[in-house]
Amino acid sequence: MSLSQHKFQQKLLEFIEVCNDGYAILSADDKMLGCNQAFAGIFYQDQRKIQGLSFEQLMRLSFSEGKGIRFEIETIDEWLAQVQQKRRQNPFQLFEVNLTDDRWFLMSEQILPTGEMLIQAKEITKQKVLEHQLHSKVLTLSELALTDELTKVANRRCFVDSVEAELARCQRVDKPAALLLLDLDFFKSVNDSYGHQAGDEVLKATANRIKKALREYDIFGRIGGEEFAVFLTETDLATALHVAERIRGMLADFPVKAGRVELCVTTSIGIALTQGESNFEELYLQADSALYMAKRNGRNRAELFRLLDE
Ligand SMILES: Nc1nc2c(ncn2[C@@H]2O[C@H](COP(=O)(O)OP(=O)(O)OP(=O)(O)O)[C@@H](O)[C@H]2O)c(=O)[nH]1
Repeated sequence: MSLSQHKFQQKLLEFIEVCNDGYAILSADDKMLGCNQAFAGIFYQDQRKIQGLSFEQLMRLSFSEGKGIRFEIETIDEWLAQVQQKRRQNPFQLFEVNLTDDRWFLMSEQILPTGEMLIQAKEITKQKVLEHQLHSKVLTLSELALTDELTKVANRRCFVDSVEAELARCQRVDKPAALLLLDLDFFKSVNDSYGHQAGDEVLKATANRIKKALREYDIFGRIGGEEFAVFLTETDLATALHVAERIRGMLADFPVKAGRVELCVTTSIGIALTQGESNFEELYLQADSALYMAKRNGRNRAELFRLLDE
């Protein structure tokens, strides 16, 4: 059995009156001609109370009572000025609205050639919550991809990417910078004597200590098992030597706690200073060769890479 067109329209109205989606019709001069209770419910109002209100009056009511749209702006005049610029620009518009009670609605505005507007509002709170959870998961994953799991400082990849960008900037503004490679001394014996877990504690404590010795804008990371690296941005030779000595002294002079034992773990440091257009790979090789010298010359010391003719 099919319905006559008239009956169908009547049924449609019955459904609209009881459904969860909000419907409203505005006149060409933006006055509320009518709406269902679901639409009025967005503003915590009775549908009869908002009948005849203009769009602007409804928004002012919502703002003053703090019910309905989450405006996130100081004054309603400011909000209305922004919105009126965009309203009625296209025969069809779709946008998302966040409410003060944390619900989300997907709203559509359909304008007839007569200027009358049908607003349809569909609740999408569940989808928005899922979207938010997904977004946080993506953020956590990208953080995990950039952070060393044990020490929570930048991992090698993150360190190298950050340094490459900062090195290019230092070169653009013609400022020197220094790369420090740090390798803990005889770390194998820590693991062998006290266990891998104690070794892990030493690595964590060491990372914390080095971080505290640096400026906020220096770049620090764990680039290997017991190897750390520091990029001192806009730093000259004297400062680089001073910072390296400070880190070395801090580690050598103060034992770190590893479970129930306190261990004094020293570090050897290789330093390379940027020269002209040196790229990261060159800088790294130079710091690495200085580190090799520091190990060879007795450990617990910092060595500066120097070209043979220097
Ligand atoms: N506990 C722990 N140990 C690590 C980790 N990564 C690397 N190591 C250990 O670090 C030690 C490095 O040893 P070596 O490369 O021989 O160097 P070293 O004993 O520090 O000696 P030098 O560098 O020559 O002073 C090895 O025993 C690795 O197992 C880690 O994440 N945790």
